[in-house]
Amino acid sequence: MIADRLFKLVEEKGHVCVGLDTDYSYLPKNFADKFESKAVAIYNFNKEIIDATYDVVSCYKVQIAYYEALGIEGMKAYSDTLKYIKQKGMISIADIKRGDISKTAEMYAMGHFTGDFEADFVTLNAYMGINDSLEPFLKYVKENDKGIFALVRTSNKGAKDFQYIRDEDGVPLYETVGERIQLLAEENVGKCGFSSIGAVVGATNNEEGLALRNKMKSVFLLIPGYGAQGGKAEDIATYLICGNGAVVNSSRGILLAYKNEENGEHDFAMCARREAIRMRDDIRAHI
Ligand SMILES: O=C(O)c1cc(=O)[nH]c(=O)n1[C@@H]1O[C@H](COP(=O)(O)O)[C@@H](O)[C@H]1O
Repeated sequence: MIADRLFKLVEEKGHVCVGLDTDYSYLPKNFADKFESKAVAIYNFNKEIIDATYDVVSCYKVQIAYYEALGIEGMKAYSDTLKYIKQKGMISIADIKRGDISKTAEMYAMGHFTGDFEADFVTLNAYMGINDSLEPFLKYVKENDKGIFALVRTSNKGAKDFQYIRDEDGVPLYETVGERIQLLAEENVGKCGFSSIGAVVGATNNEEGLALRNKMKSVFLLIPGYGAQGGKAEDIATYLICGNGAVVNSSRGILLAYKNEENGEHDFAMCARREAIRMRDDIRAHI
């Protein structure tokens, strides 16, 4: 089960998930200029980042928006990046945040769990309902060793707009979503005690973190918001169970680490590696 593989990788290499939100403007100019197109440069940048980090991180999250924005060539870079992650024996999370009626969701599931854009996990938005938005992906969880991360409480300030609306008993919407994800997760628990049905919970806004975790004990968490968005290792500790059960994403914090080092642009991949190790140890120190 993919949850067991992720659990083992977290145990061996730590909680860091490198976010490959690779904006062309992030590439050092001396590196970018070597390639014939933006998309080819981005793929080669990703390759260097993966080569420099795969022994100190547990997984990679590839944010599709950065590739879609470059059209067909960008999608080739996206596909090649996912294939390279697999070649390295690592786990990929396709950050696609899809959610639609079930017939359309079936096509999204096929599109992101098979073929050119095959990933190990996808991020999903359950707002259109569990049966519509999530169910078509669950067939792949059961039969093809895939996993999902459903948005529960996001890391951005705008999370307050809707996710914190309370019902008549005072329960915020995000907790209700979390409880539903827990029920699904319980049907797909691996040997490690966590499920391949996961949830996205932001590292910021975590004052209710413990209450939420207590309602989602079988759910593997994807925690964005560390680094550039201000999330701290002590916030993340709240979500760990016996030190595992979550991966923590940092995108800009790792990809742009070279900007914080003198002459870093000539050694951006090693700067990314140092930042990934620093982040890994920061999280471990707070367990
Ligand atoms: O699903 C996500 O990954 C996600 C959920 C969330 O609540 N907040 C959030 O920032 N993200 C993603 O996490 C990444 C954060 O990037 P950095 O802030 O640069 O580390 C981006 O790819 C976001 O799309």
